Amino acid sequence: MKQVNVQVAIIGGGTAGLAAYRAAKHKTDSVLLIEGGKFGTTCARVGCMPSKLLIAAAEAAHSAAHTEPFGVFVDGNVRIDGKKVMQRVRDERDRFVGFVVEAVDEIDIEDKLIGKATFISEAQLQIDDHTIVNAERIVIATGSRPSYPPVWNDLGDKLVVNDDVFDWLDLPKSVAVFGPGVIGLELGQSLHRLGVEVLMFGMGGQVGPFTDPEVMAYAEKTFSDEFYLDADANVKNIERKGNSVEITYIDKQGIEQIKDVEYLLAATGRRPNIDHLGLDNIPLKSDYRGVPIADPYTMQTSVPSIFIAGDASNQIPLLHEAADQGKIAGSNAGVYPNIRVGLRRSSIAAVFTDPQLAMVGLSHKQVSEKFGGCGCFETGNVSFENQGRSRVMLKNKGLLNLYGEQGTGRFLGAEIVGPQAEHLAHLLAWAHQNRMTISQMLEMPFYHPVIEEGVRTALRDLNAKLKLGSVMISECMECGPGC
Ligand SMILES: Cc1cc2nc3c(=O)[nH]c(=O)nc-3n(C[C@H](O)[C@H](O)[C@H](O)COP(=O)(O)OP(=O)(O)OC[C@H]3O[C@@H](n4cnc5c(N)ncnc54)[C@H](O)[C@@H]3O)c2cc1C
Ligand SMILES: NC(=O)c1ccc[n+]([C@@H]2O[C@H](COP(=O)([O-])OP(=O)(O)OC[C@H]3O[C@@H](n4cnc5c(N)ncnc54)[C@H](O)[C@@H]3O)[C@@H](O)[C@H]2O)c1
Repeated sequence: MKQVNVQVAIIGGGTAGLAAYRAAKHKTDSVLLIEGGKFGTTCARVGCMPSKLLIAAAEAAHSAAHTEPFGVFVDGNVRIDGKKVMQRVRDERDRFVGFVVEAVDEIDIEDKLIGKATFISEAQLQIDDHTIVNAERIVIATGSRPSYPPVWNDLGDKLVVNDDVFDWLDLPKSVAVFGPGVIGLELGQSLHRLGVEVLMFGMGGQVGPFTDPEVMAYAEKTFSDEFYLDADANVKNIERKGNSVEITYIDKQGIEQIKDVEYLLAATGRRPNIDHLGLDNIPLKSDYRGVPIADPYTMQTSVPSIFIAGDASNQIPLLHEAADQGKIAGSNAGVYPNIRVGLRRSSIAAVFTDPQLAMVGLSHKQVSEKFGGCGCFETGNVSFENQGRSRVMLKNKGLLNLYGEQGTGRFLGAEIVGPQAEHLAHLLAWAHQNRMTISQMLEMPFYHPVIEEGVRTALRDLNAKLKLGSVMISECMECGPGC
């Protein structure tokens, strides 16, 4: 076994690991980045980027097939060439991966080690069967992987996860998507819009990332109107039959159905990659799922010289959070024991379905827990169904619920299903991070006619409910028609 001595070792060369490496390098020269798979990141290889590429193709197909209400007719069929769709997804995906790999290539070869790391002790890692790394400080940045009932493995190659979808050479005829969460909705709706027959099954009624029952119900109805979605499905049997998967379920009318599909796509959540790290060999405190407990401001675990970042921490499994956490963890590993708290931004999440879904600041559940007991918050809302610009574009589906604190009038958070929610969410997240009140937000400029005017309507509604402004009149004509 080769022996290597370093000040900081980082396990995992994904988004969090790369950010940790760069931050640690600013503090010390002695940093080692250990990657057990391929460099390129989950985001670029099998996550954010290829999923958005598939969504872009689906949007093009959907728009082309829905021009008639505008008086525009595309004569003849809109033809979807599955091979070409998947070719573009893979080509562009490879380009994005290429950029990451190029950046990794620029890292000094002495600072990189290929192999899977496991803990021997708090300060010692074994890398495959070739190297022992003695590290004064360690950052765990090992990401996450799909999690699904193990019995589904009996389906063999008919069971797919997101990683497999982006390697398809052609689109299949039919897919049963299990899990109407973030991944299931993004991929399921895209596949449906690209002509794949999609059946979507959920558990317990959960749809998307929502905690607000009104917003979730709106999302469920909207997606159910487009493809088969049962968010609280009663699936009796799943079985491989030759080259397909046979699914027996009780449909929403209570009738037993038997359907054959080409694939079962498991989108039933992700689990942190911390179970093969030999964590039993170190006195790390973990939560009930076995995930190391870490301070979200310093990313320090209960073993002071060990930090954790990104999906591995199971805190907020999103790309920008992985980058922020990696930076904090790497910097603190570099300066340990003189660690510092890092910048934590207001929370924001967006799901790129149509309509889009978004969450900002505190969720409805968090607001209810924190402010609900004393009736200390109010909810303002707007429906996008009659919102002017949304209607102009025939994107008039959605509901925005905003939460504000009684007394202070402070903006607390929002849950959104609606057109261009990714942009509305940014606007709201910036206001949230600046600790703005609803009145201050209403002092900001709003152009006409834009979807953001819907946000203003919800803000006015909330201000009135907080008794900080006058009650809304239904048509605010001085605001412009359709606000
Ligand atoms: C389909 C999909 C779509 C997504 N879309 C979005 C989106 O639109 N927006 C968004 O914000 N987020 C999105 N995400 C989430 C986002 O991709 C992740 O939050 C982010 O990539 C996590 O980065 P990470 O550095 O923690 O993990 P990763 O990038 O997975 O890096 C972990 C690395 O650790 C390595 N590793 C694991 N174990 C070991 C070991 N023992 N030794 C050495 N190396 C090891 C792995 O090989 C991997 O390279 C999406 C995720 C998926 C799956
Ligand atoms: N746009 C984005 O930012 C984006 C996109 C994709 C993924 N992500 C990240 O990836 C994470 C994981 O996404 P995900 O969709 O895998 O998880 P998720 O937690 O969002 O959704 C999982 C869904 O599967 C359901 N489920 C669980 N077991 C089931 C079963 N046996 N049968 C049917 N349904 C079942 C759950 O009720 C839930 O609705 C997200 O939390 C998010 O952080 C983000």
